[in-house]
Amino acid sequence: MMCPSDNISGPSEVQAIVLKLSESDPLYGKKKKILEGSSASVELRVPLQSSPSSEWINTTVKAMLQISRIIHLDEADLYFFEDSTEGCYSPKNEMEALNSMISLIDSSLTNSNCLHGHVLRGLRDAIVNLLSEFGYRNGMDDTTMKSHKCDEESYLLQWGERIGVQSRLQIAHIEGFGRGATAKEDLKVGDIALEIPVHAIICEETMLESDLHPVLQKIDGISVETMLLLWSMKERYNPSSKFKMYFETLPKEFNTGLSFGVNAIMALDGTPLFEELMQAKEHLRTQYEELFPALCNAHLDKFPPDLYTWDHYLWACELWYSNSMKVQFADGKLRTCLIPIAGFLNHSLYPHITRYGKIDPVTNTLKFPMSRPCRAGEQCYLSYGNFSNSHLITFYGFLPQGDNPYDVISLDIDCGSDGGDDGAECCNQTTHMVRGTWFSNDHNVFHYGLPSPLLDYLRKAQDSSSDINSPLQDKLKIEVQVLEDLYATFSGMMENLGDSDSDAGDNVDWDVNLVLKYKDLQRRIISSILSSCSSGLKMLEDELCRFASGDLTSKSETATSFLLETV
Ligand SMILES: C[S@@+](CC[C@H](N)C(=O)[O-])C[C@H]1O[C@@H](n2cnc3c(N)ncnc32)[C@H](O)[C@@H]1O
Repeated sequence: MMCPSDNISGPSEVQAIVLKLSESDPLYGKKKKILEGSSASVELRVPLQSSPSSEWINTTVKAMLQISRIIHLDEADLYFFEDSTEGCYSPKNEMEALNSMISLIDSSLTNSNCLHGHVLRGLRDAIVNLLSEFGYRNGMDDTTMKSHKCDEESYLLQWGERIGVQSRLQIAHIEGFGRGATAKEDLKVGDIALEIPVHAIICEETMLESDLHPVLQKIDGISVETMLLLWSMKERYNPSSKFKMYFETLPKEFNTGLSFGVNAIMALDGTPLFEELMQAKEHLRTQYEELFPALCNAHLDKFPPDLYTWDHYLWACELWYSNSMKVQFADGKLRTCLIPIAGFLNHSLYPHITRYGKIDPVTNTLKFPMSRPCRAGEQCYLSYGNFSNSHLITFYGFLPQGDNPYDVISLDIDCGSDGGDDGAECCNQTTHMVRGTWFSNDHNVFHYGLPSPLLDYLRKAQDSSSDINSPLQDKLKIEVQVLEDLYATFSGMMENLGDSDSDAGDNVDWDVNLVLKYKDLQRRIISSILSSCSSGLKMLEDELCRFASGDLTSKSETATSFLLETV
């Protein structure tokens, strides 16, 4: 929670700004511990000076950012907490931390009695600079990207504008992305790139007007999402649909993992994506067979069999998976929606738009504000969420540019029984995971670039009686066992992946090409874990040799014993 401070002197005069970790945050305990560990506290109060120096502005922003980052850590950030680079935990966390600081300052600036407007504006400018640098430093902006305007999509934009859509974006074909949205003009932090009135959004209410609804609502246990999916299968071909323009601009084929052919599926054997895809397809097939041909037989006029084939069903599934957004409406209800025009926004690990998804009750519109600047002509990106590569392939059909910090490999570890009984956080954790160890800066003994919750869990599983007072030599031996086990697990995974086929090049189909790239990325992650385990084992071996040769006692001041004090 972040809030302008209570009034101190005037009736509503802002004299300080306060950043505070909310006690209602479900991760309060863990975050408080981190803040206290870094000599910060759960509350930062910044008294506003009348004539601040630029040094004060910079130091203040730095201090605010430090607590704001911790306030906005999510479960995944906390799991990989040691991996921060220059204090930054993840792109999402950094953008949220900086943007919430701007919101806090903006709400103070709107205070009519604000005597320190110039100070707040100085702080705001410094934060905006950090946001700009963050985007450009990560090199995700692409003025040079080949793009050209597309007519059909421009008509959709014109249709949107006629019904109240306001857009500072235009639609273009962009190499490697299909269509995408580019900025018409320079867009600043806080600018609204796109504003869509509620009546231009496809949601549950749109379907209520359809003649399918009376039949659909009588189907036992059917979800609103399935009803919408079945509605869109027919509406796509309805010549008098209110959303005709929208349906006409949709791809004829989506090319997500759900449409992978046999060769791609075969090439996936032995990967986590194989399991994910098989389960997803099986689930959809079962769902389809529960509905068809029964619905067509019972209501031939409303469900024509040529529109309700398996292929059309799969197309609609891919449409909803890859293009829908969850939106919170003014009544507080979360609805799954298709949003014309906004559906052209592609995903990035360093998005421009992160804070969307809530209808503004005053304007009754859905706004897409900029969380970082975008120059005219550049592609403007959204964040679809913190997804692994296998999820992005299955439901969206692409791999993101850049290193995906959310591309984790989940580990099937039974956390139920022998994790110890001391209530340690590692043992409360129900899922464990790893990601590329290049994300970590700490490859020393007891860390190895691997996540601490996983290591702690494995240590306990090796020897639940080990504690902080165990002799160092015993601890090192447990470390060896942990790393050897991890090495064996990941060697097996590497073997399952087989040798790289990246030489296959451009001569393969789109789906096989995607699979080959995915497998190379998996190999890269696993190889980094194997290297980290190997170098960890080498360090441990050296330390244990020194013990054996009498160079080291459990009391000696070595790097390892120092590290031990700090873990
Ligand atoms: C919501 S649509 C975005 C518009 C889409 N590019 C189009 O031409 O209709 C989502 C789809 O865009 C593509 N896409 C989104 N982000 C991408 C990215 N970073 N790289 C490549 N393709 C992307 C994928 O095909 C995905 O299923």
